[in-house]
Amino acid sequence: MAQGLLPGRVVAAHGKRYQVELADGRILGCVTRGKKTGVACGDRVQVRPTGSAQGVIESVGPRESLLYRSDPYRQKVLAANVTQVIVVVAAVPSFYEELVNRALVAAEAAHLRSVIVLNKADLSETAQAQARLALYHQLGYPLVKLSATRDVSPLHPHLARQVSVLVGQSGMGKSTLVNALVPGAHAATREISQALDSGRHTTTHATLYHLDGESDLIDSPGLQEFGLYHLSPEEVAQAFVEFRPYLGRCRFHNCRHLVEPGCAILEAAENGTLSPRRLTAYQAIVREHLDWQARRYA
Ligand SMILES: Nc1nc2c(ncn2[C@@H]2O[C@H](COP(=O)(O)OP(=O)(O)OP(=O)(O)O)[C@@H](O)[C@H]2O)c(=O)[nH]1
Ligand SMILES: [Zn+2]
Repeated sequence: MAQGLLPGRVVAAHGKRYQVELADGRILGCVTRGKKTGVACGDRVQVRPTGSAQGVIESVGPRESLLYRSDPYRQKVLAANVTQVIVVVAAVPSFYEELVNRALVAAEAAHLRSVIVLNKADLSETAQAQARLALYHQLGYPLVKLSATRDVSPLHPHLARQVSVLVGQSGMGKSTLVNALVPGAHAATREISQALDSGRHTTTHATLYHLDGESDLIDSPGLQEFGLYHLSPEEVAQAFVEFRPYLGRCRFHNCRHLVEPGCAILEAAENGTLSPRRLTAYQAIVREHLDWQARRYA
């Protein structure tokens, strides 16, 4: 290690300001060296202290995983070095299935496990939501039904020895869930916001909480969109787990499974082996990517 540098972990990321936890538990408020961006919550970093509670992130260590989303202009790192994505949904307000699919795709593309949490199980509308989610359960994604306001213990076995990142649409009860899993989380978040935001509005922030010595939880802000512009059609197809057995079996080797004749995926959807809802979700993501590329290179 270079002289004067300390290893740490990014436990909060607010725009270009970070909190880094050192090995002894101390937390330093940090900025990055120069214009370096793209440091994410969960990153392992080298910090040069510049004061008793401040430092500069000099370098970012190798990442075991990186979860992205993107808009047409740039990629946004949601979290680094996580092992799983927890997608939080609820029956009320009604959740966007598209967002669930997109979160699952982002997780698969980053080689992460996924768990779907159906929150607000105390509401009578839950049965309907559960029926919508049965498809994902059949695909192999664990589905955990719970009520964050009553009992979060059904989620505990899934969190053990994992670094989990919570994603979800606003209003699904993500904050309530975090607070039930990590008592005092809200207060801590407020403090971090005050320390890091200094009154400015920031759009990207995430906070890492320790659940125990070997399990962590990263909370990310509620999403309304989950852009996947950064994934190629091939990557998207791979991320639909049930498509995998059919890939490479289409008439055209570069088939995008949109309208092509002799497409093994389209055939499987037609004869009911693949879910048409998943095919539609796949096609929407790929069309968005192709439109975006066409505009970029127009
Ligand atoms: N009935 C019921 N309501 C819940 C439950 N969990 C959360 N809520 C309510 O759902 C609403 C939204 O909860 P939040 O925790 O603020 O939602 P959020 O997903 O964090 O929303 P953002 O902060 O916008 O990301 C609040 O009114 C909560 O009280 C639950 O298990 N059952
Ligand atoms: Zn095809």
